[in-house]
Amino acid sequence: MKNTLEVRKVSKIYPGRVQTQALSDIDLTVQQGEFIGVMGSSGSGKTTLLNLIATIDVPTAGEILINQKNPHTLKRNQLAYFRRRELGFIFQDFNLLDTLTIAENIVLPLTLDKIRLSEMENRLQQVAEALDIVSLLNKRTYEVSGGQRQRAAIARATIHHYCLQMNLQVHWIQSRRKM
Ligand SMILES: Nc1ncnc2c1ncn2[C@@H]1O[C@H](COP(=O)(O)OP(=O)(O)OP(=O)(O)O)[C@@H](O)[C@H]1O
Repeated sequence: MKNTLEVRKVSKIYPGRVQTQALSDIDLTVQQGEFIGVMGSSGSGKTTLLNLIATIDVPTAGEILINQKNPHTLKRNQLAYFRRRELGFIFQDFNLLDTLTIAENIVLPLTLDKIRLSEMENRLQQVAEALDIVSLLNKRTYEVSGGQRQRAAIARATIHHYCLQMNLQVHWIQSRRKM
């Protein structure tokens, strides 16, 4: 299906002196426009699943398809491009760059893709208005509040595919950990 995230029979085992099976046979499909939350007890594998979807880590078994492409099969430079164009990631501590303004942080993914300046300004305006951070655009990240930094991180993560219509759906992830 077009514009979907498909997680197919994904397992993750962390190697080590004692192996940890963090995920076992996970299936998940997310359609375009769906908004989902992943919930589960501590240690059930939420971060592991998100790291695999975000291509920060690779599954031990199974496959992940984002818009019908398996990012884990891409070469390094293709993967860098894919991450910028297809994924938006909001880190727990936001990972905004202190040396840049809020505006420069938000348009960073577009700058790397050499998007036209007028188009960049247009998208920046749209996303900043939607997140109510227009008045903060020329400030540095350390001059704004935690919630405002969070909204700037959301703006940066969504600027490639800004979309107002989202449905809310909650998927549960069961703890299936085997030590
Ligand atoms: N790098 C790692 N090496 C080995 N084991 C790991 C590693 N990262 C996570 N684990 C283990 O994998 C399991 C799943 O961890 P994960 O961080 O995905 O859980 P979580 O659901 O995000 O937990 P929490 O809600 O507490 O943040 C846990 O048993 C954890 O100890």
